[in-house]
Amino acid sequence: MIEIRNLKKSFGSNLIWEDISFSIEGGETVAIIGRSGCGKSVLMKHLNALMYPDSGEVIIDGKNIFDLEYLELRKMRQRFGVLFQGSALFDSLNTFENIAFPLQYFSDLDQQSIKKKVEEALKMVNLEGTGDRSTAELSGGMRRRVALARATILQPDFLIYDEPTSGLDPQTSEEINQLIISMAENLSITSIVVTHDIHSVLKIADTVAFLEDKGLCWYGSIEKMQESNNQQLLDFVTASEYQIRR
Ligand SMILES: Nc1ncnc2c1ncn2[C@@H]1O[C@H](COP(=O)(O)OP(=O)(O)OP(=O)(O)O)[C@@H](O)[C@H]1O
Repeated sequence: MIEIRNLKKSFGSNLIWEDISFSIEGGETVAIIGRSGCGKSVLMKHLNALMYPDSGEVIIDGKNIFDLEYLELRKMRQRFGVLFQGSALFDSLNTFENIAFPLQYFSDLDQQSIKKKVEEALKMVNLEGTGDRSTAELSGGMRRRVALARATILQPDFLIYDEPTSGLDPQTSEEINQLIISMAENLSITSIVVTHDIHSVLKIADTVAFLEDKGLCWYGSIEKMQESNNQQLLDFVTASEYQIRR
């Protein structure tokens, strides 16, 4: 479980949010939504202490991560996988090497065990037999799947997705949505998804956190979101070309 308590963040005179509090339960998929510049990516970077707040806490397993010492912090960060926007693959490495990369650096597995794990990961993202392909020649959807295999190879407890469907066609987006759902179910991963894609939110999220007006404007289950009368939430969702079912 991740508890976000009274987070306040500004950059100089630019106040991003005043006071954000909500909890992310173990195994849950939470979508963080809101207009450009509301601080979704900044919030994401607070969850594994890549950024520090002006005040407030992020509690994981009873400890405020902003109080952790270097080694504890390193250990905590290893519990997070991140699917970066645009996949962030190393194009000088092939598909197998990209997925194996975290294992080479952060585990003491022998080469045979690494090979087995990477093959399992490729299977999980429906890319069996593509290990020797150059990532530069893969389609956008395939690159996203390789990135997902790499982000989960160390079996993280938490997986942060930064715009996982951006730039993909609807069918490929749907494949990625299905993979996010199966990752959460099969690997018991707690997922935090930053996205503008309301269709994706409706498919994958258990809970939605909507940032607006320098704070958390609305928070609740996906079912409650579809019945909400919160005008700002309605405006945001409607502008996203989706009419909330009534
Ligand atoms: N390192 C930084 N230094 C100064 N300002 C920053 C820094 N990082 C982010 N900001 C500012 O914080 C605000 C929120 O940025 P953030 O990237 O979190 O928005 P976002 O909601 O993720 O936007 P988008 O949907 O466009 O990706 C912006 O005004 C941005 O300029």
